[in-house]
Amino acid sequence: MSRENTLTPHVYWAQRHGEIYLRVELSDAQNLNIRVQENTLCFKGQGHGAKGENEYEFSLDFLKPVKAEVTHRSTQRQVNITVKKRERGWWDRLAAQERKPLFLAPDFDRWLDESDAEMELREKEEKLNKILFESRIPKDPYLGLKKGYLFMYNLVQFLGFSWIFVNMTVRLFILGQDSFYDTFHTIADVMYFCQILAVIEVVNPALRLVRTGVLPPLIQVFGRNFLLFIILGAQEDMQNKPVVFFIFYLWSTIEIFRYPFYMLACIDTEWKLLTWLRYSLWIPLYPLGVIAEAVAVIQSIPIFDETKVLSLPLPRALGTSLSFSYILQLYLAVMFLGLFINFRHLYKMRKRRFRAKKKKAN
Ligand SMILES: CCCCCCCCCCCCC[C@@H](O)CC(=O)SCCNC(=O)CCNC(=O)[C@H](O)C(C)(C)COP(=O)(O)OP(=O)(O)OC[C@H]1O[C@@H](n2cnc3c(N)ncnc32)[C@H](O)[C@@H]1OP(=O)(O)O
Repeated sequence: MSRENTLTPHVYWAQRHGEIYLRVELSDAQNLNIRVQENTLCFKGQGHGAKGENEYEFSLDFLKPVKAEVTHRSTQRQVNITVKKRERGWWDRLAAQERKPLFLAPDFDRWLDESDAEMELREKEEKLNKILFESRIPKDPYLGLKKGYLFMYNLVQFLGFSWIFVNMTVRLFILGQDSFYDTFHTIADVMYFCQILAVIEVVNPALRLVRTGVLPPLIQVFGRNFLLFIILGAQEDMQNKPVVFFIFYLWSTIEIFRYPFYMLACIDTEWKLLTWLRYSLWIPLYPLGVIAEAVAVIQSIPIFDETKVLSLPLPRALGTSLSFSYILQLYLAVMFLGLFINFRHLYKMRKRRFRAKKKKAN
């Protein structure tokens, strides 16, 4: 307790199950002498307190036994003291005497009631367990290499699709509707390059380089490449149709957001707007893309019938050949099945992404 004729600083306190925190209001404290003797904390020190620059002291008999070792840290504004309780538990008050010493007050910055303190303790334990658990999972020695490879792949695709998108947009502004008719001749080489490279997107999940299934990218890559190489590539008459413009424009619109999103993921970075665009733009674009592709397939059916390109030779008894247009009619039905599978997949990915973000925010 404070003795008469000595200056006493203001002292604020709070407790946890295992320790007592004291905050002594003394700035620029020097010559500190802080110890616990016979369950009494004795404090002496010089500094700037309630009565200006002076020597201040106080002593405090604790309600229950504490350990003899005291830790303290002085900052420019105060001295922080931590005393360990001998037995874990919650104290009704700090001082042995029933009447609270005048210089003592609760530290509301650190104050917790018993149940909050238990919650804090549990959270700390959970965090510690998580760190222990994570430290036991062996780190992947090739992680850097994998991320570097994925980053480069996504960068190349981003550059390719950006070129396509910008080129088509500029041509649309300059030539207007005329640009619809020669999209294929100006864009196809780069589109071939990007779509051949996109086969890697089926390989990546198969090698567990990315966290997704093989089927959705397989449907995506097969669907696009079937259209690009067979329906457009094998039939010159299809190449100057305006539908090619819409297909290429829809493909490149999603990709100029999807690949930068992956690039950022490779360097553990996220831009909220980009994430939102990657997981939202497909909602209108995917069905539009499938409709445009279906229009191209339908337009190509009479051309394949007429030119007999890719028709299957049949034994003489069954006729001369089987037109590729039958395969295309079957493919039209499969396309909508593909749309259903990938639409459901993308919906799940969107939900997973935004649910994970909501959890993080809470
Ligand atoms: C067996 C043969 C069947 C043949 C059936 C034929 C049916 C044909 C139907 C064809 C329909 C195609 C229509 C299509 O061409 C139309 C269009 O494209 S229109 C334009 C709009 N399109 C889109 O919006 C689709 C764009 N494409 C995609 O989104 C993907 O290709 C898709 C496979 C559909 C989904 O991607 P994914 O499964 O990978 O989902 P996420 O993006 O959420 O990624 C999951 C996690 O993996 C990480 N990841 C994935 N790829 C990469 C990468 N390259 N680099 C780095 N990381 C990657 C990603 O970050 C996620 O990780 P985390 O969960 O930790 O964040």
